[in-house]
Amino acid sequence: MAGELPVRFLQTNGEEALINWVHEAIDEAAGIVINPAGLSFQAVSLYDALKMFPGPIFEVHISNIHRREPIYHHSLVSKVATVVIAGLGARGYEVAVAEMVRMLTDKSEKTAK
Ligand SMILES: O=C1C[C@@](O)(C(=O)O)C[C@@H](O)[C@@H]1O
Repeated sequence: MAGELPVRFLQTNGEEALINWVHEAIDEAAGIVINPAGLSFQAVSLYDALKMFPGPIFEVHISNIHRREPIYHHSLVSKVATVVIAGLGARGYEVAVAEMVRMLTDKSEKTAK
């Protein structure tokens, strides 16, 4: 639980499993917090699945991907993400979940999405 909101968690290295999870989220979830790791940069199928999600998407990277080699600079997921957090270490997940709860429960909040 995050405050009053239930949280579902998935750790997978599989693109297919991740895409199925996003499709489930389209029907069942209000928001997505995702670290797409290496799939950020080349997985068009993940990008397409996330595009269909109507709620806020928070993309989290433990490292600051923009300080790394150029192949890590262009995340497809960032093009559909509402919020991008990079370089906060594991604390990025805490910040993302707390802010997602605030965004979903604050009635006056208007997301950019
Ligand atoms: O697997 C990962 C981890 C990562 O998403 C991060 O959390 O910093 C950054 C990606 O570039 C990399 O492929």
